[in-house]
Amino acid sequence: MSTPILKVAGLVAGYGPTTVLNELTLQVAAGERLAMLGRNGAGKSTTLRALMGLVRVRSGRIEFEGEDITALSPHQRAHRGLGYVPQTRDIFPSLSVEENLAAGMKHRPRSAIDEAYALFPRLAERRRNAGTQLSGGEQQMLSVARALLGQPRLILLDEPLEGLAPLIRQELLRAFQEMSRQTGIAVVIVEQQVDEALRYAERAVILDHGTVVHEAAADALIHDTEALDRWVGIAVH
Ligand SMILES: Nc1ncnc2c1ncn2[C@@H]1O[C@H](COP(=O)(O)OP(=O)(O)OP(=O)(O)O)[C@@H](O)[C@H]1O
Repeated sequence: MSTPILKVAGLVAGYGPTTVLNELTLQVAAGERLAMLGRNGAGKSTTLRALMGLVRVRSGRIEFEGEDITALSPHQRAHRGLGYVPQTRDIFPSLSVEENLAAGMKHRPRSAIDEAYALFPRLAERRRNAGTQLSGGEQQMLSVARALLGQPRLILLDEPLEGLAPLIRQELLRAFQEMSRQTGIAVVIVEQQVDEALRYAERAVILDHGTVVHEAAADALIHDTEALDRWVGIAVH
């Protein structure tokens, strides 16, 4: 692997007395697209939350661009260049698309919003619509576009395709591909849509009981029905 942007070693984390992540170890290379797969409850969302500092880490170490960030706050991690789009879609429902984007701008020039519109043309068409008036797919686009305005070098996407119709999923994936091409940003994508995630990603890790149990190139895993059956419980077609 080329230089890792993220190095996670022996991460143990959970909620109250429950341990969810069990010595989780993984690395993400700069600019890499990594799919994170696994059954319901395997610990995928908890991993992303722990990386963002939203779940307390009991032991282990998270290194981002060579710096130990294990003890940093979510805000400090975002400032260092970690972006996160939670499953809940992180937008202000009462604000318009454009106001939502402006709120994610920090000190970026106005042209940054136009870059977001270039990536997601549908958002440009909806720029005056309130968050509540957007479809699920449009809300997801807005959520990702907002996170990108912070200029992260690694973005964590938690089930971005969840609940979306196939055509909208394709549109979103095309935008993600364009995002990867234009920005060279590293991406960790957690998905139940295994087939689509593996077509987008270069490499995949499979989690089970809060630890990485399998790792493979995405184009090899997509044909490895035995591993997918065993660890994810879904056969892709
Ligand atoms: N806030 C919470 N408090 C207590 N337990 C939680 C909390 N969030 C998740 N868990 C538990 O942690 C375990 C891992 O959940 P997590 O959401 O990380 O799994 P996942 O792999 O993302 O699954 P899914 O695909 O269903 O989202 C599950 O047993 C879940 O019930």
